[in-house]
Amino acid sequence: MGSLFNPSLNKVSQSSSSYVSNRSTSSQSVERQQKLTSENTIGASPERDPRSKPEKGSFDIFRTTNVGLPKLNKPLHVLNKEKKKDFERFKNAPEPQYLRSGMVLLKKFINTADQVKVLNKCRELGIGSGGFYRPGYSNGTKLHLQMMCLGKDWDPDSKLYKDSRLFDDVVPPEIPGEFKILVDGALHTAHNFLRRSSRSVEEIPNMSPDVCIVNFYDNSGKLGLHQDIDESRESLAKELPVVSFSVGDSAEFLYGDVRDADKAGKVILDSGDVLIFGGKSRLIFHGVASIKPNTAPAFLINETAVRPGRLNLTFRQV
Ligand SMILES: O=C(O)CCC(=O)C(=O)O
Ligand SMILES: [Fe+2]
Repeated sequence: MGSLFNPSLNKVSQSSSSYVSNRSTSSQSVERQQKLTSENTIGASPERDPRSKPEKGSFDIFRTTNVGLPKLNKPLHVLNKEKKKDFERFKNAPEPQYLRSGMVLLKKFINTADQVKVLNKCRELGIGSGGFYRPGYSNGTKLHLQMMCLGKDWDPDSKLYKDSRLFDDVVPPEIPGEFKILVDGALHTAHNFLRRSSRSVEEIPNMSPDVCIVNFYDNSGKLGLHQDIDESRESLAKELPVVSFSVGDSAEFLYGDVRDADKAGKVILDSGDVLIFGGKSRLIFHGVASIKPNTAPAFLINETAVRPGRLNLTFRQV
């Protein structure tokens, strides 16, 4: 089992990644890919934990005490000024960034009000039945994040999508309609951008999400380089995109053709950003190297009780 950037994992990735760069989209190739990466673990802790089951009790992404909070005793007029600046910042979203074929970053796509809504909704669902838990593997290693699935469950150990969770048989909550509208809008914006820059909209196929994996990283959270490869053969063959929302503290996100952090591209994902990777980038290795403390916009801290850390939602059509 490897921790983030464990060099021993690179050996596995060399074989699978050289395949990635030459991959075709036939079902056979997807099957082979799934075999090649079946040993993947994503950022599991190297320390062994004797429990194979997820930790009990739901996790609240809102703080219950003020411990660890950045100081908020700013005067009201300063808070209002910051809020106004935040709104200005998000009013004129910058031009999307083209990272590579099939991979587009929509900076500041989710406006401030919607970020607050996403946080509140994830908090509500996260403390309920089917909410956040700390996932791990049957050998006892744990991921450095809290996770909740919407639509269907995805289990990192068995790597299977199921209607209910393996460890408690709970059926995950539905994906909220407002989230699906944002995903639609993000794909639409990415397609318009591709068109405007004389590229083919086919670089990013359309999709309608039936699963959303929600991760919450505290300031020491991370996720090792991995591929999202557990979706159906059909979904992978069509190279349907993963659409990823970031809310809260910023993250250092790595991506590339091999599972090697030194060879990976790096991009900062800030609160409100939407990253899309599909088409030729559908099987990229990607992960979260670190979370940058105290980088969440002031309005999130002022308008919600969110803990220090980062919320990430990845939408997929599995
Ligand atoms: O947190 C992120 O930005 C990435 C999450 C991810 O790769 C995943 O959940 O599969
Ligand atoms: Fe992923």
